[in-house]
Amino acid sequence: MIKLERVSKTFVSKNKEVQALKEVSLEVKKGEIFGVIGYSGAGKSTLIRCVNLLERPTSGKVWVDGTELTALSSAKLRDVRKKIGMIFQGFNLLKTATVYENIAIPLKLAGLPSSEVERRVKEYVSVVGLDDKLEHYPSQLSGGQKQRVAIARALAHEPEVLLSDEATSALDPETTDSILELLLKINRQFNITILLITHEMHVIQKVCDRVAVMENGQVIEEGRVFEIFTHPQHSITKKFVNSLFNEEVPEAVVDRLQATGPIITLSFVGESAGDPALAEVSKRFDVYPNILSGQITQLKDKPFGRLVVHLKGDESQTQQAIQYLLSRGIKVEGTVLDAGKEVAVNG
Ligand SMILES: Nc1ncnc2c1ncn2[C@@H]1O[C@H](COP(=O)(O)OP(=O)(O)OP(=O)(O)O)[C@@H](O)[C@H]1O
Repeated sequence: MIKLERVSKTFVSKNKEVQALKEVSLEVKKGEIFGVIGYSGAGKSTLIRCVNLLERPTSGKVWVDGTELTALSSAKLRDVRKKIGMIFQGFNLLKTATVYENIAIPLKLAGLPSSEVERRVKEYVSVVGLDDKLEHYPSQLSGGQKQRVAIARALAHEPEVLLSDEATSALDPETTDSILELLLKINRQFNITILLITHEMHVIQKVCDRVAVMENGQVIEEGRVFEIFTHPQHSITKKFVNSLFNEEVPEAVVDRLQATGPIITLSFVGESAGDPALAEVSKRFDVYPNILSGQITQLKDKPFGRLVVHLKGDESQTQQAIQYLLSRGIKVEGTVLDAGKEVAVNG
């Protein structure tokens, strides 16, 4: 549905060159919610703006719905862009226009007859749950409601693709969740492909099927969300995943426990995978697992859990227990044995 092939973008300002994108290739499938995450300056905005050619790549090709946008004339590009809706962090609403007008004006400009304009405004304002706000002005709406208007405005063009440029970054956590729920609903109801950029792992966790991690103008890691959560490879990806978990164990406790066995972190997908495996460990080996911290969080379609566990037992028994956990498909990391000796166990 969306395909970027070796897309590069170089900005030149004050005789200085900035390579914002370096040969980025990506494919987003029809009906998928695909997230791009990265820290500030990684190139996310440039990337998403290259998809509808708000920013023209310096080199490389961009396809949307089978059409190569980078090969089109301006007139044809205008046509294809109708298939691509976009929402922004700052909502970009007309302040002096009502909710109705904000959605209707671009439809009128696109040449739709007024009966169709009215039908679409009413339909999509209802999809975003703002039927009672048609005559309100943006200043009379909350941030979340403004973003709902922007979403209705984008949907009213009945696009194939929705691009979301940090759409929830200006919102509080609760409102963020309600907007993410709305994106999920839209994706399911209309089978719209969504490409979003964000710097928050929570957004990826809640709605995305696949994710690409960007750093320095490049995609450094890419995969299905649960794969990335359970097996992050790059240090930045690990940092993003860790940002969702608060599992610090006080140093004094670590010091005391390490004398009697390793402290390990288990990652697993599926609600029940962690606890039963630990129960098995205590049955099969001369090892006593003690959970120091634990959290189960919901990925888009499956639960994902992390447990920090102390395995009390001698080295041979705890190593066998770790091998057993690995064999059950659980990722085991960060073991520290007595005397602070690091043991690599990569699941
Ligand atoms: N119009 C421009 N002119 C010059 N440099 C630019 C321009 N737009 C972006 N850049 C530079 O390109 C790099 C990538 O910027 P970009 O905005 O794409 O990153 P980002 O990941 O979206 O960051 P943020 O989350 O802070 O917006 C940065 O170094 C930025 O300064």
